Amino acid sequence: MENNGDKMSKKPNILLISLPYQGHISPMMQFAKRLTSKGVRVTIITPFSANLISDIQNKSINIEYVSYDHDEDQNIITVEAYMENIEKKASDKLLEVMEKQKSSSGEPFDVLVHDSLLPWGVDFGHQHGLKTAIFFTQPCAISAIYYLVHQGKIKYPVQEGDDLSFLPDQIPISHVKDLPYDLYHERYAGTLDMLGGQFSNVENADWIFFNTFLGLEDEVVDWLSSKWKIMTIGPSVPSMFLDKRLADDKDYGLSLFKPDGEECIKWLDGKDTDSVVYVSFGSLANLVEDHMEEIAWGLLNSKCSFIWVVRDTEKSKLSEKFLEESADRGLIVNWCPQLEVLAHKAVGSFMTHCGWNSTLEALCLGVPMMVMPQWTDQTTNAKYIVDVWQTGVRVKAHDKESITREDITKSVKDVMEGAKREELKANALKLKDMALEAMSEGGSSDKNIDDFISNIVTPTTST
Ligand SMILES: O=c1ccn([C@@H]2O[C@H](COP(=O)(O)OP(=O)(O)O[C@H]3O[C@H](CO)[C@@H](O)[C@H](O)[C@H]3O)[C@@H](O)[C@H]2O)c(=O)[nH]1
Repeated sequence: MENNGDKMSKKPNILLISLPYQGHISPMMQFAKRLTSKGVRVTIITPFSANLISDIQNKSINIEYVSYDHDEDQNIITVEAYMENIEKKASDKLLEVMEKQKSSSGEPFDVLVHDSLLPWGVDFGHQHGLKTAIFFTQPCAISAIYYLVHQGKIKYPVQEGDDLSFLPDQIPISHVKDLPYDLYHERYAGTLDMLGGQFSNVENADWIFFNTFLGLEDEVVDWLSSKWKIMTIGPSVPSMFLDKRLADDKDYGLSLFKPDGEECIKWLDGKDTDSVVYVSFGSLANLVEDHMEEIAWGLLNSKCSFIWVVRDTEKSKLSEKFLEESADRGLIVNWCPQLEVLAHKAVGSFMTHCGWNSTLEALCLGVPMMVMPQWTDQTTNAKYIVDVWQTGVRVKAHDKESITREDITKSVKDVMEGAKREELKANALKLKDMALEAMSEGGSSDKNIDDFISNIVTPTTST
């Protein structure tokens, strides 16, 4: 275990709070593990749901649960009401945890690290005598765009053909469909106040963390750094898939769904190297039946084997005919250990919705992608994957765009065989190296985490 403790007057004590989604809980959990590995005390507040699996509790992180019922959300109509509900639950829990700490005569917390979508965390922390750090779970490019929304520099919805000169030169987007989906799709107007709101108090935060790494989007990192002192601390993925400095760190430690782990790995063990397509659209997306059917037949027609994560609630969208015909070549699972699957030698490519965690995981493991973004940041992440990093091919632009089984089969072929695959794979391996470098000892992200820890409590000079 690394330890910065001897340089300091006391061990820092950090309180973290995440949003109730897998894509937000996972990177923050991983960040918490990095902090404890460097001798910091950590308590993380995270939502509890019936299926939650935890294997971290017995280790060095103290986990406090907020009781959270996703079904309850269904009855909340507006984004504002939804976020108010979360704020109420989260702030009550923060007060309870801080009170418990006080009454047990434990050392008080020094810093509150909170998800960027809980912007009230800055004032809340300061009011209670804590320093504060904002944790962004999406890349800098996305945040730069939402910051412009917050500043009122983007009129939305942006229409096809609109002038995009509001974007700084550092963001290589020239087409509306590559902007975050919420900007050009009216269904999500209103959500933008929430997304822009991430920046409502950013200048008052003591630290600003981004789950990204140097080498990926340096121009935008520089652009944001010219405004605030931001820190890149990613990729926040389990250490065994990256630098291997945290012992046995094979998963994030908190999962809202139970993975069919053994079944997936056993099935993959029986397949040839680079012969399997892994398909997943993350924890939130619901694909329409037509798209499911085209993906299904496109995969089948490609003649490749595949693992497809289809949540139990979505399985009725798959036809009996497809299930019968794919039985010897396809494995349909409710949830899988994604990192283990991506790291398996049999997996040759990843058909993804381009959620930021899935994107980072594929980059860390050097796996070429087929991009099928659905909404929010995914459309812009897809642009970076295909055109900037050139580690993937595009199947379609966003969830409303139609797809055909022929598109799917062609993408699978491009990414699984021939010169295109070689090119994508070589680029993916370069980024894998950069990710490793950032998180290795003395790498850019590792150093930023050390700097954060060293500046929490006033350092004492040891003689
Ligand atoms: O069978 C599965 C499928 C997924 N995962 C994991 O689930 C996470 C999914 O995260 P992500 O890829 O970021 O997708 P979402 O769950 O959709 O995340 C939401 O949050 C992200 C961070 O803000 C955004 O980038 C996304 O657009 C948003 O939909 C990843 O760590 C995966 O490894 C599994 O472990 N098993």
